[in-house]
Amino acid sequence: MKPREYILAVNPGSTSTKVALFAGETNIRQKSLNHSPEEIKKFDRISGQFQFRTGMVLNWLREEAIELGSLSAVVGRGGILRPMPGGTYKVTDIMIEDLKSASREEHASNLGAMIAKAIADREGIPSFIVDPVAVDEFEDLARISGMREIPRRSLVHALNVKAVSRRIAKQYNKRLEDINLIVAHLGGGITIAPVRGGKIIDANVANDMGPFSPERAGGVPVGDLIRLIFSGKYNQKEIKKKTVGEAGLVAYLGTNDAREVEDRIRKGDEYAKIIYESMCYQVSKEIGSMAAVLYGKVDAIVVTGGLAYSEYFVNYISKMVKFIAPVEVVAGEDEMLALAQGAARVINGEEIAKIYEDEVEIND
Ligand SMILES: Nc1ncnc2c1ncn2[C@@H]1O[C@H](COP(=O)(O)OP(=O)(O)O)[C@@H](O)[C@H]1O
Ligand SMILES: CCCC(=O)OP(=O)(O)O
Repeated sequence: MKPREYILAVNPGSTSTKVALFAGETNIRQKSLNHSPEEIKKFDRISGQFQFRTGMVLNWLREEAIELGSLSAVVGRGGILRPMPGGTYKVTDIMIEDLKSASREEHASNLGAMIAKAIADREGIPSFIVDPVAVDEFEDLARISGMREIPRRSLVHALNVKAVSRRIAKQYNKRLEDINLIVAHLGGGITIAPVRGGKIIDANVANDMGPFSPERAGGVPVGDLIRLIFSGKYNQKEIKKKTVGEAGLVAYLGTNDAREVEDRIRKGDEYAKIIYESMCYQVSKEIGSMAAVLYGKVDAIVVTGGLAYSEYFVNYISKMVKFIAPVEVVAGEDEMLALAQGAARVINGEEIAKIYEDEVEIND
């Protein structure tokens, strides 16, 4: 019998499902399986895309002549589950039930565990998720919103925030437990997180608060939002889109592509310049507030995500926040590697996989 030597990582996003095959920490093959808006539009709910996306992952394995029998585990990006500590989790039936009902929120990453389990179960191998967006390590003070009915809850780009934190700790020759970082994940959505000793102790929550982003509104004046909601002009779905998806750069400039915006600025578009630099300004302001959360004891500010490829964006932010701490750039994200590493830590016995139902409040 051939050895089971590969870990399959699956990362579902709103417009693509990224798949990668790892042997240890070596990425042997990776592909972004793109989903057109027409294909996605057919499904009322994200969980309805499960068969479609699983089929595409299995097709990719077939095309690449990767036998299911060569897999030792399948790991998926975890979704909007109940608030939970970070780490690697075994995919369980209760977890899948929660994801199917999307009781907290619909999100493409909700499919990660479902796809991982479906493929792993065919072979009787384990399936995992690692540092899902539901990771909630907030300190008590960070949980108060000012409205009694609405506590602040963490929803973060935990997988990448934790992965780059580990990477920078190593680069600084420090243990993760001994380093204070502010990680700015600058993607389609933006998370600014103070990370103390490896824990995400606060964050803006990309869909709700903080800076606007390429496609999200971030924090908006709440009174005006209430007036808009009750203006009778929009239904709930339309209002949601105005805050997530069709907001931020998309709302002002009709594109979520920062490269296109920078091109317009180079050609003299002053309006594009104000909007883009306002996004830099808001990101910097949020980094400043997270420096206060860490009492100013910040070893490094780490900028990561797609926008971290942009010299324009990174230089603007650096000028505003470098008085706090050195700015380190990890352009793009380490999510696929972080998934494989999370699964490997369990397979190699360095970490014990957490069980979802043991870590969360099932009755809330
Ligand atoms: N080389 C680049 N220069 C400037 N912006 C970039 C570059 N590459 C990607 N981006 C921008 O990064 C954003 C997407 O970031 P990404 O982390 O890929 O988002 P997500 O994973 O949330 O879809 C987009 O606004 C995109 O235009
Ligand atoms: C909901 C917080 C995490 C998040 O925004 O992820 P995406 O940017 O992948 O939608």
